[in-house]
Amino acid sequence: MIPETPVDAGPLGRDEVRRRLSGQSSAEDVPIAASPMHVLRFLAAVLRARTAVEVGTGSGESALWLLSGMVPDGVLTSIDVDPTAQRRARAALADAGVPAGRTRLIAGVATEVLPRLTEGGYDLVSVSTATTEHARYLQLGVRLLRQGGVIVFAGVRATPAHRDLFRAVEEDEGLVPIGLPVGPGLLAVAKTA
Ligand SMILES: C[S@@+](CC[C@H](N)C(=O)[O-])C[C@H]1O[C@@H](n2cnc3c(N)ncnc32)[C@H](O)[C@@H]1O
Repeated sequence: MIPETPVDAGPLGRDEVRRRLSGQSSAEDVPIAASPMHVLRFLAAVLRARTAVEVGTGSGESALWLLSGMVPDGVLTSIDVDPTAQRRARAALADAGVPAGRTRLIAGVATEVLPRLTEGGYDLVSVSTATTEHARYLQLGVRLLRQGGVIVFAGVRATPAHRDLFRAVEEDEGLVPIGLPVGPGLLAVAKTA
């Protein structure tokens, strides 16, 4: 089972919209607080993502959100070093009704798998592993993006722990970043050149 938020629930999921518009929610005046999952779905949708890469399959929850924003026949490549987690995620995605052909789950270490993927072949890359190698993931992920594609990091804030990542983004004039204060922090970076 995918444990967390169903795609239709939560801030500005379809259920939430229905509740607010029908007056059943008392939270009309509260600013909308999107979750990282909503941001992933939004980015996949706005990019009309046909191909995406995820680092850190985990439970499959973020995979489900990414797939829900991608075009209907879009394919998500999701990498996780833990084959047990991936087996569970595969089952969870099947339970959620995701056709097998929409995911390519690869068990492996991301820094070894990413260089084998097609350069410029992806619309979106999502990194959700707790790592000290964000700057390396930026380099490997940006290589995979088409022009106009986006790489997004979960759990990233402007702290010394992420100094190398922010420096690498700043040094590349072809990248346009935005930090988003959702969940534990997101950094999205567009590849413009
Ligand atoms: C926070 S969880 C991901 C959560 C996931 N996005 C979800 O929605 O459930 C991080 C995942 O990254 C995986 N991971 C950690 N280091 C990795 C690496 N070097 N390469 C690939 N996967 C890695 C872990 O096994 C774990 O499943």
